[in-house]
Amino acid sequence: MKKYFLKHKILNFILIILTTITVGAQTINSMLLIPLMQAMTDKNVNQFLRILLIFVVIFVVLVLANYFQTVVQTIVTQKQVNDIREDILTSVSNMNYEEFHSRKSSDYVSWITNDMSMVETEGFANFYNIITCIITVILTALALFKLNNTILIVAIVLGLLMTTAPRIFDDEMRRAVKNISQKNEKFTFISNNYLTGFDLLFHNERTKLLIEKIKISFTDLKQAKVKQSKVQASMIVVILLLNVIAQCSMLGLTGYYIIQGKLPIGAIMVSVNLSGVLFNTIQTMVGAYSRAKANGNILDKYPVVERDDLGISKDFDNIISSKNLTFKYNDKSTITYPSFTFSKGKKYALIGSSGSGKSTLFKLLIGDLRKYQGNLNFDNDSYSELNVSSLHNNISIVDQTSHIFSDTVRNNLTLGLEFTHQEIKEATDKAQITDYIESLENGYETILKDTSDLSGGQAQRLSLARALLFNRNIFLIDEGTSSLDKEIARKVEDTILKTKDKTVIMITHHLREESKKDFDEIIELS
Ligand SMILES: Nc1ncnc2c1ncn2[C@@H]1O[C@H](COP(=O)(O)OP(=O)(O)OP(=O)(O)O)[C@@H](O)[C@H]1O
Repeated sequence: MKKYFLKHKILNFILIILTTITVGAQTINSMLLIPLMQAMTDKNVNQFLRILLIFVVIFVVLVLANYFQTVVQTIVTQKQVNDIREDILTSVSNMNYEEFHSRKSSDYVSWITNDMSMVETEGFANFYNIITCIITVILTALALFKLNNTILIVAIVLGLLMTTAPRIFDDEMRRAVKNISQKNEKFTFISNNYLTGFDLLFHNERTKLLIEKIKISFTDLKQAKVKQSKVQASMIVVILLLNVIAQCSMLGLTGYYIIQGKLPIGAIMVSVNLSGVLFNTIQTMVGAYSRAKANGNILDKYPVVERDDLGISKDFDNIISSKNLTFKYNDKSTITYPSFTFSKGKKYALIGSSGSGKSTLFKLLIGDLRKYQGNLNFDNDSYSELNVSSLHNNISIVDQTSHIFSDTVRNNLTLGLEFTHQEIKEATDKAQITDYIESLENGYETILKDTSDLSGGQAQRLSLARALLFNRNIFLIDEGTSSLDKEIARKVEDTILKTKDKTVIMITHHLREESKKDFDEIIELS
């Protein structure tokens, strides 16, 4: 958290100044009670009105400072929370395929939503609460010092006792907060998983499963929150007890000095007021410190991932080849591949029964899976030594999942890169999707919601158009035309297979008899 606080040091400094003005105004008004009471005792109306006027002016300052303090605190908190979100997303965007998929994607959603609202309401809010408390304690202590030295010393001792005793709950609090974060992740995952399967449940008359499954995870979340609240409540009981003891001691001590004639009668009001403020503030501060600390630790769980630019970066010149290539998913049996060679500019069909390892080979070729055995070479370099970005820059892929972003058709095609309209249209022409796009209300600028806005075949043609637009040396296509009708599939495949200088590797279940002649080689996996 310190890093984010320092990044916005000017705004934070302004916030501290505004907090000091607010707290200072409150303390001065408390101190004004002594001359105010004295003026009343002396029946000095002019003096009374003068002090009352000062009281009102300071009160106006307090209200204004308080207003700006609230606004600045919101601005700086939002900036800091967004910085944390950006850092998390930077790490996520730097992850490789295996690292990203080692967690559920809903975990990432939970990090930047649930966790950030905890960091905002518990972490930063408590942190600023502590700053306000520290300023209050310092100014109140100064005021008490003005009243009487001994009273100040007693107040310091009691204050220290109040701040140290509740530390015994620190570890338990940290565990409770971590537990809430984990339960939040699980809740988001289960909700997402079952809600996205609504259609399946609906058509099987099983939508009740939504409640049954999701309820378990929000019941778990409730229990985690109750647990945290119990730890917090125990801590508050201890602090409250010490607070009562401290305020009674101050009352007794001030009363003793007044009886002794060492303090004026008005001092009792000031002492009660200031020690109330002091010890209540310490009570708030200790609770806030414990919660801020526990929430600050949430930040430790996010991995810091730097961009991996290691490995050889190159352009595809000649061949991809394999020898004795095998791959094993954790506890599954080993997938064994025949030796193969994909030469530049040639066209290959990869066929094989279900489960024979076609999609796994697709992931090996694009560099998603790195832990293979045997040889897999990109020209003369081993795949394991290659930089993944350079593979991405050489291979255009179309896989079985045609993800659609909630964005315009154009941005779904370009993924934010610059292409001329001519280039985009040529790609959509080749993928046989231009007519459909132009029939939409805003053509290429039409905003698609998600995959449900398109038919399976349309989504697939959009993916094909993107691959054609990106126009890399190799086309790697996994069942890329399976959702298209025969006529369109034939046209799209023809276009791809006729691109002379491109290497095409097409994984398919549906190799049509008449297409076989268009491939240089058909490789069968078993
Ligand atoms: N992520 C994974 N974790 C564990 N095992 C996996 C994973 N993905 C695939 N497998 C297993 O690896 C084997 C090959 O799967 P793969 O998806 O590569 O086959 P495929 O030939 O593409 O199948 P299909 O034609 O049905 O799509 C299968 O036994 C499958 O169960």
